[in-house]
Amino acid sequence: MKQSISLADVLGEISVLVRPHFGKGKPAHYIPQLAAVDPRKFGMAVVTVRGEEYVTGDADEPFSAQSITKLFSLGLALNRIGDEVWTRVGKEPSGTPFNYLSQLEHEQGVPRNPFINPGALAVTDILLDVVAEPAKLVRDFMGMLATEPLTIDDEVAGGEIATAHKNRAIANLMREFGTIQHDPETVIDAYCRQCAITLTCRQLARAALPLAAGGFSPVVEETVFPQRLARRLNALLLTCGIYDSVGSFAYRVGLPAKSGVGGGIVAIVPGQAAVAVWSPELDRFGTSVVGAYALEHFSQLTNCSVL
Ligand SMILES: NC(=O)CC[C@H](N)C(=O)O
Repeated sequence: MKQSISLADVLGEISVLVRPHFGKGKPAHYIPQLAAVDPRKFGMAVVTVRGEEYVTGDADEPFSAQSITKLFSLGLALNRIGDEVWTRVGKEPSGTPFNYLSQLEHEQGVPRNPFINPGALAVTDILLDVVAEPAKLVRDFMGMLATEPLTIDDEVAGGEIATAHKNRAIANLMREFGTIQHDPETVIDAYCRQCAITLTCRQLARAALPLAAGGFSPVVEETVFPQRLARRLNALLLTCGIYDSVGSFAYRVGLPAKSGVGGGIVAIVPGQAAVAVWSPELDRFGTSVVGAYALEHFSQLTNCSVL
């Protein structure tokens, strides 16, 4: 990052610059517990490959990771079974919302990529071959990387399990096509529990740091992904991490990133840092409005885009 001001000053400036953007989005309403979160929250954390941490706002307040966990479940599945993952899931941007159904039927039950819900459900199905409770595997992996134990919010999980009608349709369709092999209800349960992992911006930035450091976690001093896999995960983030607004996000921010409907976004500055933001108001694509502005300002102020 070639910023002429310090990262602490960059974060201070961003926390002022994002203020006019509150009120432009709406918190996720379809998971009852997420609708109840204070919409004006804003936190941001930067963890560099040298292990320095910079935070602002509500960076130490836990939020629901939701789809951001898909990055870590995919990493675990690729670590366990390697390229066999790609016999079940594609690597192309979908151009459709994360829970879109008809594309999946049209394409014979093969999800476009691992970050839309069908792809993540297929990854969960893969992990169910390995462990009885994939959500705990993902939670413990993320917690190990964050160097702090993480929790699964049972109320958030229960709220989503009770209302996951569309995801159930997706899972049943994939069971019919043979993309998933476990009982769809078991897969939905595991997936919703995984999405309900709770963490802070600081913990998320630490957890994602190996993607900025060639698969090595400078925080836990351990290699968690082969270098080539870290590069490939970044490629998938850049092309598929923000669903059907991934192109405009790349245009604005220019960094590989993953969003979640809890209002979190994690972005990777390869070779330099991981950046996590959280603010609950979402745009119509399910990405945090204020979070995206914060990252746009970050890449401009630090001149750190990969593009
Ligand atoms: N984009 C998201 O964060 C979606 C995750 C959410 N649990 C869902 O399946 O709808």
